[in-house]
Amino acid sequence: MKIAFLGPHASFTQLAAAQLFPNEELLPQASILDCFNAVENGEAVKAVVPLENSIEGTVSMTLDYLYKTPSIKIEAEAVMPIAHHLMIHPENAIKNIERIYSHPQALAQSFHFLDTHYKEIPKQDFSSTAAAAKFVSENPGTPIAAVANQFAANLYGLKIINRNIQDFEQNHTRFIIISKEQNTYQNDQLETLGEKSGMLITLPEDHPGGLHQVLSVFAWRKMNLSKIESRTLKTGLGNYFFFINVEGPWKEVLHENALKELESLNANVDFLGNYKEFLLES
Ligand SMILES: O=C(O)C(=O)C[C@]1(C(=O)O)C=C[C@@H](O)C=C1
Repeated sequence: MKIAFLGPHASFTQLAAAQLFPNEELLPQASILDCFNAVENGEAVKAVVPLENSIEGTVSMTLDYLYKTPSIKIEAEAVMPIAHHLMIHPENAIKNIERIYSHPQALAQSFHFLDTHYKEIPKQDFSSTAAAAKFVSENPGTPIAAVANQFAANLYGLKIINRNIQDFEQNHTRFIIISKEQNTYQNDQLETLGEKSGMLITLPEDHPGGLHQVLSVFAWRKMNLSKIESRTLKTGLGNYFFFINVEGPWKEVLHENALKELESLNANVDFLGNYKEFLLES
């Protein structure tokens, strides 16, 4: 089975995908959009993409493509500890770094460190931390650095000059397995953190109490929400869709009635699945 992931090799997403699918063929992709496309056009059966980080928040591209591609559902979530290191080509001097490359999430998670120690040095977004590390390794004569993980330093032969530069000790990223199937991913080898349902909700029209009405569907049934995120619909300022997680295992009558009530409120619901959350190693 082919599993797409945000590459190249040694990205954080690959570290997650390798633990979730140790015996499957992993297909590196250049972007999160390419991961969704690979699943959509059948090139891969599933993909692993980042959804949310505990320091920097939601990976908005993932939310946007979940919304734009209703055929794609969530099969599982996996949480992985994240440690960032600053690395250079071993032939280069530490002193004269002229540019620092990384994924925008990694640069944001290390913002205060980089701002304190490398304030004047321009930071530049790259498609992933591993792509930035690979670029540094391919340009030995250029005074550049990358923020990436230990595996990227090893794989691309880079020298770590600052370790654990993330701004908060607790740094975790939540990844999701996406697919067009509604199979729920199972893995007895990994620790299970819990179970949840995920859905994307668009309110019928902008009216007072619209969101309150939607949330009351869950509230009076005592269904606990573990995440609610609003994201622009891109149809004009003030228009949003909501990503909602309901905590706990699927309970047929409770969940189905809640979904029916949402429908009767004319809310548009794209049910993403009922799935487990696993814990991964860094
Ligand atoms: O750039 C990578 O290595 C990724 O896998 C992406 C990503 C993300 O988008 O959040 C994954 C984990 C870290 O939070 C930083 C970057």
